[in-house]
Amino acid sequence: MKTSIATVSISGTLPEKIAAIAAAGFDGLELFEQDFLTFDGDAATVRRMIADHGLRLTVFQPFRDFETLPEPQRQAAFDRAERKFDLMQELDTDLMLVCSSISPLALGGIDRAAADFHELGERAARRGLKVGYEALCWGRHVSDHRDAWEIVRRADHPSIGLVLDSFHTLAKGIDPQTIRAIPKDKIFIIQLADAPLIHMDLLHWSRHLRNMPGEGDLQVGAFVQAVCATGYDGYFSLEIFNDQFRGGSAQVVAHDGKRSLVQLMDQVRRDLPGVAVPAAPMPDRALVHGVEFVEFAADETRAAALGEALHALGFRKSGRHRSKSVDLYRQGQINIVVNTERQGMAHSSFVARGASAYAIGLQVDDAKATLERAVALGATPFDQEPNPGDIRMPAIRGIGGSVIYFVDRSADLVQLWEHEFVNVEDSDRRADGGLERIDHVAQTMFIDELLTSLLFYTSLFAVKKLPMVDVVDPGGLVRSQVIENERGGLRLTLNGAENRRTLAGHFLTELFGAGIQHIALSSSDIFRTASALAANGFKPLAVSPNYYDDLAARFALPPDLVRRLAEASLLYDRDDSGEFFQLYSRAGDDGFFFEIVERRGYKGYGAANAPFRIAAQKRSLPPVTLPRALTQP
Ligand SMILES: O=C(O)c1ccc(O)c(O)c1
Ligand SMILES: [Mg+2]
Repeated sequence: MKTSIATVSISGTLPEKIAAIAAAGFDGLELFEQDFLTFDGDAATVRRMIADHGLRLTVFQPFRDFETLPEPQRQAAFDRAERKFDLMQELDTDLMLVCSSISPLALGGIDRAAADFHELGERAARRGLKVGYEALCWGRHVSDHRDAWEIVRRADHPSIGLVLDSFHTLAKGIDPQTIRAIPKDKIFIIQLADAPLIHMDLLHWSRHLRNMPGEGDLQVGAFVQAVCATGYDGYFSLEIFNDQFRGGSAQVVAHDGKRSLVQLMDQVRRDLPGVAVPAAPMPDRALVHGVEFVEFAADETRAAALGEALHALGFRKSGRHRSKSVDLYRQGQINIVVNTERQGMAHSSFVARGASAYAIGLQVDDAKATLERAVALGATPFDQEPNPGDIRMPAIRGIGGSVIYFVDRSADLVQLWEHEFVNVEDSDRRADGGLERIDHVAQTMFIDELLTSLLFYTSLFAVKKLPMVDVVDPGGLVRSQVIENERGGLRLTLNGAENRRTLAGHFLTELFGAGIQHIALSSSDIFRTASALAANGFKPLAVSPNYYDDLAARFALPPDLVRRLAEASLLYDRDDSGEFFQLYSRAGDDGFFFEIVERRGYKGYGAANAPFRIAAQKRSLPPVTLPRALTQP
């Protein structure tokens, strides 16, 4: 697959954009004229810069308001085109993108447009150049690729072809299957973009909210399938107008772009057996069966505090690593690892960010294949030299400097715990809490990291994303995005904080960046769990009595149930899928906490309860921390 990306997709100056595009592994770039006009250097310099980075200049764009003008504007448009052809030759690109006119002067008329393009084709051909016509979905007379194709067909000139842009086709609800009727040599370049499904003005939607394929809700896969069915083997070029990306990290956005194309082509290759899709085969998205472990990095003091919290939750310290300062806590099928090593990744993480859940182990069918796919998608492998006799678990770097391990049933991994840990007898005899599994893991990040994380997980794992929801924190909004698989083996909530005054923002400040803010553990009898934990000294999060009054009103619950919920500080939710019960720990001064859930058929995450829980957790934060955290900008 030949990949390209428009400079408009990336933040920074032109040299910064070009460097980021090259570093992410693209083959080419589309130069947005604005990026050239604002650059303090001539065309030869830009040409050299692009070539020095091993890139091709795939497109020069956009050339606007060209077709169906009356005289004298028509002649002026041709003169303008000739000047830009001069520039294209200096820049060393052969393709100009002409987008459909929005000029109030444009007369319209398919044959008039075709005649204009025929003449433009003649002029381009004299210089060995080509012109691609793109229907902007808000174009004045042409806003549908089928009309643009009819104009190109009637222009009947080898130097005149089409530019197809997934956004314009899909945002307008045009069936992408209509592309199959276009001959491949008339498609000069394919532009790809996704977008969230929001009903709004097309131009505004396109210019501000496009995102990488897979990050939005448009059927970009179906669009690419139709393109591939024509036999098209040219560039797939990203053109992403996005306010956040314009202000984001050029490297991250470019890297995400490449990842989105690799993932998209892999998906199309799988969906289209028999059609030549320009993508190298790689292992399929991994189905995660469960979270094998969560590992905390800590020092002795923080490890003792964590041990106390785990004991109160009914965990037992059941193992000690044979050669490392690492403890294993267990309950039901839950493994919590506490790492107090003075070297290695856990220690680096602790020094840089304090105590945190810095690593997670996921159960997959084939750990090596999962690593292989991750690397094909541009993930960074994590390979720390194991101690002699220890297992080398396939792993990658995750979001915010974390580590994700892959565990399968292969011979070397199946005995992970037995092999590396010796059983210990825990002197703390507190009661089991009836906790069974890790229900979900919640990661907190800044809002502009949300799409990157979403793409990271959805490209690597077989998961679906739920609609994004807004969670109201007294200090601001938090955008919450769930990704999960059908069987519940992987459930992640990704929470993007808009500012630092939210509980999520406080966590980000304390941890110096994104990370796991809470872990939800499942019980099949949360009332029993709540009383066992109370006896263990667990301090639940105190919920406002107002909440329980409202609960009684909202769900018409029997008074006795409301009383029991209030006594145990449980939160409750109900929908068509079933009933949900939640019990929260208080947040530590870093903002980390545990959640306990019981699902009675319920499929959601209790989003309706989040504002109550967050308000209560903020009240429970240590008073010294509170004012400082809440006054930070
Ligand atoms: O928003 C625009 O003007 C614009 C310009 C060029 C494109 O290729 C496009 O898709 C949109
Ligand atoms: Mg476009």
